[in-house]
Amino acid sequence: MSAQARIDELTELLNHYNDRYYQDAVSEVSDQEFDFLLKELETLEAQNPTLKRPDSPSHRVGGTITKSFETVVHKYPMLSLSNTYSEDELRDWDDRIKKGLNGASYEYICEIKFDGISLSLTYENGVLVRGVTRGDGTQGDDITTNIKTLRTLPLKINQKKTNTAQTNLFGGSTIGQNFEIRGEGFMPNEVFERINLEREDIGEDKLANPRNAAAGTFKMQDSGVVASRNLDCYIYQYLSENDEFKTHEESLIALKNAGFNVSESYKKVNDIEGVIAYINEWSEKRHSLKCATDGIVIKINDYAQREDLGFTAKSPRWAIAYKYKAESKSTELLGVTYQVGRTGAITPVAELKPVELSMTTVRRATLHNADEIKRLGLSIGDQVFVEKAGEIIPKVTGVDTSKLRDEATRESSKVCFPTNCPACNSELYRNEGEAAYYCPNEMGCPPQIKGRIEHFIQRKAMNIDSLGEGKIEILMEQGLVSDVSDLYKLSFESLLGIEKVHIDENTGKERKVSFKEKTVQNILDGIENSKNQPFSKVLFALGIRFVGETTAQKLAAYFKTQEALQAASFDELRTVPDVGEKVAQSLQLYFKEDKNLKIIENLKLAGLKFEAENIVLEKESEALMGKAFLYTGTFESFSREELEQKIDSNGGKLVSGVSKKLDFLIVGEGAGPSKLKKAEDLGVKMINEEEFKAML
Ligand SMILES: NC(=O)c1ccc[n+]([C@@H]2O[C@H](COP(=O)([O-])OP(=O)(O)OC[C@H]3O[C@@H](n4cnc5c(N)ncnc54)[C@H](O)[C@@H]3O)[C@@H](O)[C@H]2O)c1
Ligand SMILES: [Zn+2]
Repeated sequence: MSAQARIDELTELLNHYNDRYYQDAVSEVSDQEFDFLLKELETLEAQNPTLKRPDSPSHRVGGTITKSFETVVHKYPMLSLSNTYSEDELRDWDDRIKKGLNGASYEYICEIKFDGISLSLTYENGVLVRGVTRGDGTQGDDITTNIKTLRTLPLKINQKKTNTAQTNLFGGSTIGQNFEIRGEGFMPNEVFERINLEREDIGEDKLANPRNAAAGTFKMQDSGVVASRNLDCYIYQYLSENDEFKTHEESLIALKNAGFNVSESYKKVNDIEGVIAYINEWSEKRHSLKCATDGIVIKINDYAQREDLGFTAKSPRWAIAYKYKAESKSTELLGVTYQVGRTGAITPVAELKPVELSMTTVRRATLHNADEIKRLGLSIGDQVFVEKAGEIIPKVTGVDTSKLRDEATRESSKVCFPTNCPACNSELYRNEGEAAYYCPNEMGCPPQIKGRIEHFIQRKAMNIDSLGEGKIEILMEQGLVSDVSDLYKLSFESLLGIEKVHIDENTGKERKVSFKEKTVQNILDGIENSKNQPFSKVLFALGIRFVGETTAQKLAAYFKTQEALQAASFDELRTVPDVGEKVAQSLQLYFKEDKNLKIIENLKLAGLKFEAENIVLEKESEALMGKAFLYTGTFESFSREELEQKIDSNGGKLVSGVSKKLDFLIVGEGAGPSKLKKAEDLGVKMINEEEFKAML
């Protein structure tokens, strides 16, 4: 291929990956692969400067602005960082620094490179006034309302605290009143995993990694949803007109003292050996951090020296990112299992000989879908490479060809995606434009039925936790339930005395489950109580594809009744906040099916709520954030429900009893003396209705 042809090809390919990455928060290839292709393009362009295209990704900061937010021009451009995966290249960079500084001595600050999206935050008169994305580097999206949901970000500088903390350090150099800071907004791993479980539950594709999830969330229109995702941000840069500091280190300490979330992980070193030691120190340790990381950033500490070194069009010369290669290990493919989800989607899972990867033992890895299995060309018994995508979900990336067995053996144990459901043997089908195969036997396929019932009873839905721990399976085997409405037909007599011995998959240990009187009563109480769940929860519990918890809340608040929702036209559905084409379509499909209507009818007969009461939609404030409340007695201005909603919508949480974990007991008329006594003994703060109102 000619240089021109390859340059064209790479330019177009990389521009495409950039669009997908920055606009849709999707990675079609790994970061490493992207970076290697970009390096190839840069090398070719350097050798053939005349062939470089004006739209080359090599001289622009990747990223765009979107139409859904106001555009803000950055006061100081937001650049990228040059990067390397190799120690040799890092040493070359250090040589260039040495030359650039004419032999003057220098210090580096090493920092963890958190993998999220860069944010620019502007403070005026000590108050946070704007939060903007990097965008194309020159201008970005104003996402201030979403930024304000970050709990670790001071909305206003506490000047008194700042001053006292500062004076003993630098003889008074504190952060100013008007400045800009930069940081990395990220989604904690734990939240990412939770969201993926939720997505899986409602039949959405899983997100590939926390970075993409963070990028998508920071640009959501509904800041209530953003708040529920507990995004966070590490601050790593301070910019102002007043030159408050002479070094980066001073600025980090001052930011920390002023209450900003500066990661403790940074370190000052004197030379490149110190940098390498830092890189080695964190190569494993970084996996224990609460968020995704993809490398180390190395920066010159002294601001005057930074100025001497300057910038290229795309990045500062005084800093570089060292990126860790994704850790990949070879292990044996023991088998492939096929899981049938609640929606009937079939997911292939690789069963692996256990292998240590990024500080965890990996036994299973996702194979995504049939196309992926074909692409990988797997045979049982192969040695395969396993990698952690975005450092969290293990996946099989290929066959280890250095340990290939003979062709005949491989051929005889080739992995073929099944044509029929592994659970009920129905022939599988695939929707146009979707990668997954589905089992069509909704009403008769046991894992689908079980999945739907498990979805129905979960805490966020009907909250029948007395039915957990394998009990659903037993009820299904006994022929007592085949859809969710059967739960409401269960009787004491039908349940009492049922027994089953479970064998734990992992330990092989036996465990006997028996439905004794107390168990049965618990189950029936749980089912009875579930009838009080509001319409929004019932709607979510039905398990309509793509209708998650929040969507269900919005639909319930908008339509008020199931009849109105069912009668709504496609266009009317689309007018509800958050309801897109996909959701609207799915709702219409759901209500077209007689079997679904039959279930709804049965649930109505059982007494479930299909009409909305007062529903709080939006978060009101974060005034009660992180505080645990309990109330006792009655109140003048709130009913119990209203009080609970108030606590919830202002960020507090309601707990079920008086304990040390309780922050406030709200005491009303006719309060229970035992609660008061216990609260007093434990030193729990008690407040009355007025005091509670004042907190809001
Ligand atoms: N997989 C794909 O399809 C695809 C597509 C486009 C880009 N990418 C990836 O994105 C990279 C380009 O993104 P980029 O320009 O944001 O570069 P980058 O993410 O590699 O590095 C720059 C960014 O690092 C972040 N950062 C984190 N911690 C930091 C710290 N302590 N100090 C300073 N900055 C810190 C900042 O947000 C900064 O903007 C590519 O190199 C590639 O790895 C991947
Ligand atoms: Zn099936």
